[in-house]
Amino acid sequence: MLKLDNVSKTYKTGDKALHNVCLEVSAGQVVGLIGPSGAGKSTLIRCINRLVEPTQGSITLGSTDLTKLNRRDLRQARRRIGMIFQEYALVERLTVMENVLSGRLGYVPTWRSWFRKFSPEDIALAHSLLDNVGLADHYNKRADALSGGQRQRVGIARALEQNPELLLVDEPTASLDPKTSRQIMRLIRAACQERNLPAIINIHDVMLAQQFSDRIIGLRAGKVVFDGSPEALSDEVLTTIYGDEDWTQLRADATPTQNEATAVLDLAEGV
Ligand SMILES: Nc1ncnc2c1ncn2[C@@H]1O[C@H](COP(=O)(O)OP(=O)(O)OP(=O)(O)O)[C@@H](O)[C@H]1O
Repeated sequence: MLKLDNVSKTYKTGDKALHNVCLEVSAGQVVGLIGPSGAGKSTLIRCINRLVEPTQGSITLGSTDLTKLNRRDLRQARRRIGMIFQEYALVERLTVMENVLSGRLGYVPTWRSWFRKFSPEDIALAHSLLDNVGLADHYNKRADALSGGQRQRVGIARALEQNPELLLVDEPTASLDPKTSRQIMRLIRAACQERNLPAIINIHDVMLAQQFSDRIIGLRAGKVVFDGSPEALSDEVLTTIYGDEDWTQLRADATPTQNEATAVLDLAEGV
């Protein structure tokens, strides 16, 4: 379980990005983190793995208070946290398989990681994860030969190769077309359900968040202003989080017809 207790962050510039955030995420729960630009979503995700240092509060994963760890112990703890990024963060010149195996680097001794020597178990796991994300036949391709959707699938497999206790996902679909976005969200959700893995997904697209999350947390100006089920995300609640918008129209715009979805997919595949 992940627990944030009274977490605040003020940047050196004086920007108060988070104010006394308290929340718990239980095993297997997929949390969609939504809110307007500048609400503090990335800061919250980055405070959890301490890419950003929180100014105040505690963040506990299992029985470990992540905020109290020294550099060496933090490196160990980060193995337990899988990250999936908007821009995939793959090593372009390496193969798909090598990128997935890099998820194990935190586990292998330094000399083995220099020579990229992985155990047969690590390699078997990578093959099975690539199979799960639909890339079994692409394991030997270079990462730079893949489409955006395929890259994100590699990103998911790499995070799962870590065998993490928590997934942190930062705008996983921001660079993808609507149909691929749904496929990626479906994969992340299935991976969490199969492994009873909790996840926090920073996501701009409210409708996608609603469709694929068990729970929604709404941030506004660094404060949690909504924490509830996707079904409870009414127009009133959305207005509290984002301010005034025509939510009925936005929902209609966000649901592409089958033809639109097919056209987008065709475009993406160069048909
Ligand atoms: N490195 C930084 N230094 C100073 N201020 C920062 C830094 N990173 C973020 N901020 C500020 O903290 C606040 C929250 O930013 P954050 O990026 O966490 O929001 P966000 O909800 O992820 O936004 P977006 O959806 O646009 O990515 C903003 O006011 C932002 O300007």
